[in-house]
Amino acid sequence: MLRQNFLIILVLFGMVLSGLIYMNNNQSSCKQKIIERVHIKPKWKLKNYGLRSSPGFVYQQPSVLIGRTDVASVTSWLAPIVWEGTFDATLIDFIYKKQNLTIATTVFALGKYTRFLKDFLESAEQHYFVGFRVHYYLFTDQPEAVPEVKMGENHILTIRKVPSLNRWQDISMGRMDILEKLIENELAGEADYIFCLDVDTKFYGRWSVESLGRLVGVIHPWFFEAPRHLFTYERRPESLAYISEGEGDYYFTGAAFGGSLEDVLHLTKTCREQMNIDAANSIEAVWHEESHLNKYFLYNKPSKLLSPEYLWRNINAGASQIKTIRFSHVAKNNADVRPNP
Ligand SMILES: CC(=O)N[C@H]1[C@@H](OP(=O)(O)OP(=O)(O)OC[C@H]2O[C@@H](n3ccc(=O)[nH]c3=O)[C@H](O)[C@@H]2O)O[C@H](CO)[C@H](O)[C@@H]1O
Ligand SMILES: [Mn+2]
Repeated sequence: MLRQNFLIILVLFGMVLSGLIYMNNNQSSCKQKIIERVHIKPKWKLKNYGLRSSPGFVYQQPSVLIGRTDVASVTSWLAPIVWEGTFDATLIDFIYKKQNLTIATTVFALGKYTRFLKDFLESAEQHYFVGFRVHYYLFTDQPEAVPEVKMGENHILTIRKVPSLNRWQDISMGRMDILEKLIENELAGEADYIFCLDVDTKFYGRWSVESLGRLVGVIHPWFFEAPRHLFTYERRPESLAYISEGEGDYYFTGAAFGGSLEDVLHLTKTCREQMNIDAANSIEAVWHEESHLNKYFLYNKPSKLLSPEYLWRNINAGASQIKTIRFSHVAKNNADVRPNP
């Protein structure tokens, strides 16, 4: 009898104990889930350094009253539009120097476009993020044709071989896929921001930390004065790049864009997916990835816009609003350099 009671007590005790252990395990797995959600962020997340200055650092007093009056320097969603005269280079350099940033920069030179590399790289070394860390990723089908260009301090160049393609449109659009993979597989912890630039271009003036932002678009040099219905958006509803006549903010160039790794990853992934769906439906947007980029920027507003100073059409062309040309397309004969019409 006594033994029986003892056994019953023992069994009951065991049940209570295993119940307690179960609850405890369950609680700790709940806790773990919550911790994961809070602390494990995407590995490309932009670090938030704040815009810090220091006591005793002297620069010109910014004005509440004086600024550019001939151009808009802010969008209707309150993103800055960067023009000469809207920032203080001394101050902004000082702020960003503290952040120890790396700017990944991609450029593609396939087929005859390798001829643009010398001017592009040499002029970039004079004007592009001078004094900041830059890592160029150059994609080419002919690594042997890449000219020797002396890199400035903390600027490095990595050359990647990619297969050549028969259509210039495929080369241009294919950049989105390559950029997506580069960011996803290689740039986490390696860079803070990325810019993606056309190679048939040259730098003539400063392009530096004033251009940094979460998501950055450059206003196309041919359309900054045009009403939205004249923008060369894709107008066929069959394409995923379609934008109706009554919509649109600005017309952005496909020749330069950038931002944080996270935002540019999302941009490139979205454009790549949309282009694949278009291709499966046998349609190619009128201005290729530039059309998809414009669609993306319409519904994912850029946090900073660069004026056409950051991609001008031709160094010899002028416009009263353009006080300085920083980066410009070079004249090229498409029939001479492209693999197809
Ligand atoms: C001013 C502007 O907005 N330019 C855009 C425009 O024409 P573009 O005439 O500027 O296009 P493009 O001929 O410069 O091609 C775009 C880029 O693809 C690369 N490439 C192209 C062909 C080739 O054989 N080898 C090669 O490497 C190269 O990096 C070049 O800069 O439309 C293109 C897509 O329709 C892109 O959106 C361009 O950025
Ligand atoms: Mn170009």
